[in-house]
Amino acid sequence: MTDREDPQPQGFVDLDGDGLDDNAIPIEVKGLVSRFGDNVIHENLDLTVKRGEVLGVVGGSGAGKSVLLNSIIGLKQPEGGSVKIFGQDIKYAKRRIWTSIERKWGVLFQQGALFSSLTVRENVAAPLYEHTRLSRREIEKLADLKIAMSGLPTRAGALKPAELSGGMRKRAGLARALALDPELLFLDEPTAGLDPIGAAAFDELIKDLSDSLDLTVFMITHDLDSLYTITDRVAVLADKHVVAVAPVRELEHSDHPWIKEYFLGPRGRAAVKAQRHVKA
Ligand SMILES: Nc1ncnc2c1ncn2[C@@H]1O[C@H](COP(=O)(O)OP(=O)(O)OP(=O)(O)O)[C@@H](O)[C@H]1O
Repeated sequence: MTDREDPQPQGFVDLDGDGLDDNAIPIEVKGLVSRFGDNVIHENLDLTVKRGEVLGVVGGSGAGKSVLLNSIIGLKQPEGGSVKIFGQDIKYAKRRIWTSIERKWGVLFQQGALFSSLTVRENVAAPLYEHTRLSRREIEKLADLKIAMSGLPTRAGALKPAELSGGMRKRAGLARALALDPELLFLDEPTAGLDPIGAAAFDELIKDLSDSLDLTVFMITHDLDSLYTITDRVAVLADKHVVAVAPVRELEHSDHPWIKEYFLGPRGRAAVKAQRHVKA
């Protein structure tokens, strides 16, 4: 976040006056290099996320999925390459543009990342206090709306995170991620730790919300059922870069060894079979 800002490209449209191109690609990663000391995590990684799609991101444990997410949302500075969000290279975004970018996305971290001393309503309200000038009454109303949209009962608003089940905590994290009406939603293993019924219900909720709110979704997951149920495309991280991006059914036919193992291993076979059964 330095002084340089990308020049506005031809055809730049900014009806809401936030300094970002309304028609720009939501996420464009080019030639990304990420390292921790000598440990190279990404080398020349390219990835484009299209407007309105649900993109699943898969890869073996330690393949660099969370580091990729952190590089995209500015929590890790890349060692090389570029990350553009809505057309703006985040490395060069001035504070005003960076604030606009932050207002356009919501993040659901793996553990929910809720403030433990605050109630669910206060957690959901926090980004609204930070980024808007709405009155306390309006903010509380909006927070309650997001809590309801996330499928939590109204009474959950008054509870602290420790008083919630794992599934309810995920929903509370989702409510907070939706607080600012984002266009872009980042989900880090949203169904991890949920039982199969809870996971299927959460998948359905994400699908409904992404359709009705026209969200672009970047979702890290290990959950094959989620890939089949809600993604438009899946990006596979292996060998330090994205080795394939395609609809999940096309990936079933890939020759890449990790992808083959993923889909043709016992869990993969079960998920593929279940999907064929659902389709029939
Ligand atoms: N803060 C850090 N300092 C040093 N190394 C790190 C740090 N964060 C991640 N790494 C390393 O980066 C690599 C990729 O980690 P990352 O968490 O992105 O994997 P992942 O694909 O999300 O794995 P999983 O599916 O197990 O969550 C690992 O080797 C990890 O040890």
